[in-house]
Amino acid sequence: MTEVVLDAVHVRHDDREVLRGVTLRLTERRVAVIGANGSGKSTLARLLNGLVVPTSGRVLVDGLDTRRRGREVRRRVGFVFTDPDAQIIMPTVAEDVAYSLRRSGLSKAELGTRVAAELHRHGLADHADHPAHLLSGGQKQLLALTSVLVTAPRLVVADEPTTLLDLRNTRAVADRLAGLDQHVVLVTHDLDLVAGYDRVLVVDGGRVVVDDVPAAAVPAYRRMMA
Ligand SMILES: Nc1ncnc2c1ncn2[C@@H]1O[C@H](COP(=O)(O)OP(=O)(O)OP(=O)(O)O)[C@@H](O)[C@H]1O
Repeated sequence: MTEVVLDAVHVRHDDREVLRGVTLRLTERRVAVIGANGSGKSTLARLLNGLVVPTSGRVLVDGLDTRRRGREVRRRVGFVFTDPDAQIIMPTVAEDVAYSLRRSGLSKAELGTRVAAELHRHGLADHADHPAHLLSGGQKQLLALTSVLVTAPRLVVADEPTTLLDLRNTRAVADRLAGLDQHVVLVTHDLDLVAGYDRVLVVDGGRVVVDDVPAAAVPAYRRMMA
């Protein structure tokens, strides 16, 4: 089990308080975060792997404080961004996945085996030597996810990973996330995606205002937005 604790977290950017006192303990395998534009969802997501550190309060991942143990936290928490182009670094698909393992200490042969297995698992084996920039948007997002998963994180945080995708690719990425063994925290505006989740957090004005199962949280959010 992976445990994420947010303890009285405030995040300030310049004079703006973006998160205003968030206290949470997340242990469920599937947690979704929904809320209006600018409510603080991305900031909340970025706290979980130490991309953002609290202005006050603290965030602990399996007891590791993101402020002091950022590197260890990032080894446990993988992050998938909205735009895969921001995440894909290397020229070919296989090289990009291998790049994630550059500090793993694996031999070249072990690395090749691991990359091939991960590409196969995510339906990208036929594209191993293709230029990454020629993939479709959906394939790029699957590649970004693969490059995160190959490092075997315990938790995958995905910040609106389907926003740029068409319906079919949205489904493909959502299904892939749904099928993971890992814990997932998904930030999304697509309310259909959260149906099978264990817990939904609704963020509004920098606070978590609803924390419930989808069947209760989604209607509450719709009423807030009406
Ligand atoms: N690094 C930063 N510097 C200044 N302001 C920031 C920074 N990051 C976020 N903000 C501000 O904090 C607020 C919350 O941003 P955040 O990206 O967390 O919201 P969000 O709920 O993810 O929004 P969206 O649904 O539009 O992606 C916004 O008003 C944003 O402009």
